[in-house]
Amino acid sequence: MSNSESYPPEFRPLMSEPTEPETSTEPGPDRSKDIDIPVLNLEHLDMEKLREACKDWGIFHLENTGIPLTLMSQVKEITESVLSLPFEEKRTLFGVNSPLSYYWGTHTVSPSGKAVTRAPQESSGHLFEGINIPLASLSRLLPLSCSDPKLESFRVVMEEYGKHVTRIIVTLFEAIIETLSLELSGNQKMSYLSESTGVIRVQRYPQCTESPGLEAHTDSSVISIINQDDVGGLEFMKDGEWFNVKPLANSFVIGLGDMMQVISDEEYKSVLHKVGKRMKKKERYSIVYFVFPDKECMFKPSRYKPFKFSEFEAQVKLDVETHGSKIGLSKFLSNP
Ligand SMILES: O=C(O)CCC(=O)C(=O)O
Ligand SMILES: [Fe+2]
Repeated sequence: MSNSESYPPEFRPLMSEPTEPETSTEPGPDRSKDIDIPVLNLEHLDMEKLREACKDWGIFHLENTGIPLTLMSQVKEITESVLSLPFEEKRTLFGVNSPLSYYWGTHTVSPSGKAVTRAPQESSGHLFEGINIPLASLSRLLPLSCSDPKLESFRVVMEEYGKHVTRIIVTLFEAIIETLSLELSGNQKMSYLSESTGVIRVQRYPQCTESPGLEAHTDSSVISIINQDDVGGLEFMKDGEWFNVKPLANSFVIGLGDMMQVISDEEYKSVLHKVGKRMKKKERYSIVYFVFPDKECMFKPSRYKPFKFSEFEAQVKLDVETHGSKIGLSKFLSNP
């Protein structure tokens, strides 16, 4: 099977010729947009640096997270192997009978994995695909994975990875709350970081330096923890300009989501980001963990009407279905 057959049929005409030699000297994104984002060390968190990273950037690297390097290699290996399966096989494996879901291009999914059909957009040609893995549903993969060693290995590795990222997020969230001097009860913390709604998404972007990957958006999460490979391509907006997040080995990219914006009453903002042109003519993989609040979690930020997280989610879904993309928090402003 040629590699292109593992991609959705509509991507294939837009993908680079497989015969083209792979070079790392292809013109990539505008190099002038490179910038060094803050690098935080989870073992020795510098609280002032963390406060600045959240306040001025909304995005930063996190290193020294205690995740074993062997687990990181396993995650990378199994992700690549599962996403390289033929397109039709991925559709079948992660279709209606699976607790996981496969999505691509203009098809998207809600955190719980329900398919959301986008309204047609002006700019199509965003080439990416992924598998949505709600942590709470991973164990339901068991009956399917028993007969398939690849799926079983995917389940085991993702479960282990999920435990580590959950630990990292809890430590990081508690520190961020401290930088805000917020006093939260244990129950409140739990409802902001609901483990039952944590989602891992493994994503692949075809070898293609011309087409953009993922459109500009903010995440609806509290915090997102992105593991991007060395191909690069992740960009974020700061003071009205787009900058590249240069890959940094053995670290994660942490992005603040919309719910952190409301938890902090806008002291911190969610970061606008996208996947643009890649630096290397290579497939790009990313593994993203999103931590969402409990559905019933209520928010009452100063500039917005009070809302439950489930209402926010429903609004995002409606906007994607009717306008083609997410509108987000501005829909909840008390004085739009
Ligand atoms: O692939 C990436 O690096 C980022 C993906 C992302 O922003 C998302 O899935 O929300
Ligand atoms: Fe994102």
